Amino acid sequence: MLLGGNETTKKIDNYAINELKIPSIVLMENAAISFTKHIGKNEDNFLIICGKGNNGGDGYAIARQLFSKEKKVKIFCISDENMSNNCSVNYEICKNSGIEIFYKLEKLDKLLLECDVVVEGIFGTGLNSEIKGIYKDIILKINEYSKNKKVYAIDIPSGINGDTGEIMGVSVKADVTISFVTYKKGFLKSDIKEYLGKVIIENIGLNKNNIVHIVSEYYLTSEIIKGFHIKRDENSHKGDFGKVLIFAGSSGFYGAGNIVAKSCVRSGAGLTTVITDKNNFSLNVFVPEAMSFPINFENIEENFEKLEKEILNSDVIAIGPGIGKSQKALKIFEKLISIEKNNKGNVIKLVLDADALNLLSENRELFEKIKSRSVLTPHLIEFSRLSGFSLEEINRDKFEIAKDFAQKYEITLLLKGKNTIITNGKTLFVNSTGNSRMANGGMGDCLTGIICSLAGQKYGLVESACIGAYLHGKIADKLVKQQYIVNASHIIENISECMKEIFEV
Ligand SMILES: NC(=O)C1=CN([C@@H]2O[C@H](COP(=O)(O)OP(=O)(O)OC[C@H]3O[C@@H](n4cnc5c(N)ncnc54)[C@H](OP(=O)(O)O)[C@@H]3O)[C@@H](O)[C@H]2O)[C@@H](O)CC1
Ligand SMILES: Nc1ncnc2c1ncn2[C@@H]1O[C@H](COP(=O)(O)OP(=O)(O)O)[C@@H](O)[C@H]1O
Ligand SMILES: [K+]
Repeated sequence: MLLGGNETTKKIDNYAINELKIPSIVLMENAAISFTKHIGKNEDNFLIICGKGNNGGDGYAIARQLFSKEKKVKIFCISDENMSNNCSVNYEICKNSGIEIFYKLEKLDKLLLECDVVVEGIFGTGLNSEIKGIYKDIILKINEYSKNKKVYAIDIPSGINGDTGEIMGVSVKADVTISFVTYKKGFLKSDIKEYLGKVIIENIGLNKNNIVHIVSEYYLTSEIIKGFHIKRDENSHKGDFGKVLIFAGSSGFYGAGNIVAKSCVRSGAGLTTVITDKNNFSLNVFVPEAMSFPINFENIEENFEKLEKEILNSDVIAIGPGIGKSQKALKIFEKLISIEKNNKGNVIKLVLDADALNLLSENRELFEKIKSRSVLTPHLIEFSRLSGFSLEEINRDKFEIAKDFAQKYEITLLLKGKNTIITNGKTLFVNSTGNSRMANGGMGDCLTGIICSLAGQKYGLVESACIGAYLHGKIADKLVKQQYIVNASHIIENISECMKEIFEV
């Protein structure tokens, strides 16, 4: 799903009108037809409330559409002065068609009381300042009377800023928001859910291929994820699904390594090997499918000859969870990223998380070794250390800072949290899945395991990160329907079932 703010909407609009030569009134008609498709068969007795811009124009066009389907329709016209051209055209048609139109604020209470469904087209992407006066009164009345009615918002609930999600003084509380072309950036704001209701994104007659060059940001949906799927060849063998080498876990944190390994195995990697202390036997118990590469931490260099062979034999190396920031951990990290290609001549992909990111922040010369082949998966604090921006700065301008960082260091960045971001510096995806019930230790390790597994199965870095984040959150979203808290172990046990659902159902 395309993601865009008000500016993007304007660009798409202009492109459709000026380059594709679609008259704007046709776009409005298409929007109205698409919108009306979502009106329930049994819904009748509508009050359409219209402003004077194109959002109001949509309202009048929707009123006509519903009227043509023999629905009972009344219109409340907020102002018939200074209407936009297309608004005026549709207003005139409504008038000429004999749809009842009301103008006086005193009438609004009765109209709201008597209708069953409200469709509001007061402001959309053109809202440009705090709402006051009569507009505020009308919106408050809609919210007051609509408790037992269904409220549809056209494009954006009137009062929500499409760019930021900010409430501009007051806003309609919709049950359903039917928005056009793009999922509005403002909808990502977590505390406006009760204003948006259910969000549906509709087409206005534009083929996606015609407009993708205008948009480089996407809201991750199951369709996008399905589009990334690589079918498993029936004649394939385990060597085809990636040799993944994992450096995770250390004394006191072996669980981290075990979680990464188990997630990796469950997500379908061909062969999984974990570099771990020679005295750690928990891996074999927790993940019998995984192999271990025992390391003598007392004398790091002693292991390097063998380790080099293991690196050359790998397709993907995941580094970080639970390794600590010791000199020994740094030495192994440096060794693991020192070889760029494996003995098949393929670039070895890297997935860097947790302490690998902290080590990277403190040893910035290592960025050179990881470029063009890495996914970095920081949470906000780790990203703050990596990028040098404060949390406030990142939160203020997350998309741009994330894109710039990915571009500068030539890496794929997955910035974790509510609405996880994935970007390679050019394209940016915002994850649509996940919830606060998964905010507990080990969750990120599990994500690392899924991503390195997918990278081993020949998915690109961006695709691995997108599928990983979506799948990880999707499992948690399903589980919270029946349980209160979701831990990494719960996710792990549901990976395979959810992969089937996403890819094959
Ligand atoms: N994208 C597409 O491809 C398509 C988009 N379409 C539709 O167009 C919509 C955008 O239309 P739009 O640009 O005309 O703006 P809109 O939201 O109607 O508001 C502008 C009006 O509100 C007024 N106004 C603003 N703030 C105010 C305030 N605080 N308090 C009071 N007044 C305020 C402003 O007045 P002004 O400031 O200019 O005096 C102006 O009159 C979009 O959301 C979608 O529904 C479809 O037709 C299909 C194709
Ligand atoms: N409120 C939330 N909404 C969506 N996802 C969340 C939320 N809180 C945490 N997560 C997800 O849980 C994971 C936590 O990762 P991380 O902070 O690295 O945990 P840990 O280091 O303990 O394993 C991330 O994938 C993050 O996106
Ligand atoms: K609206």
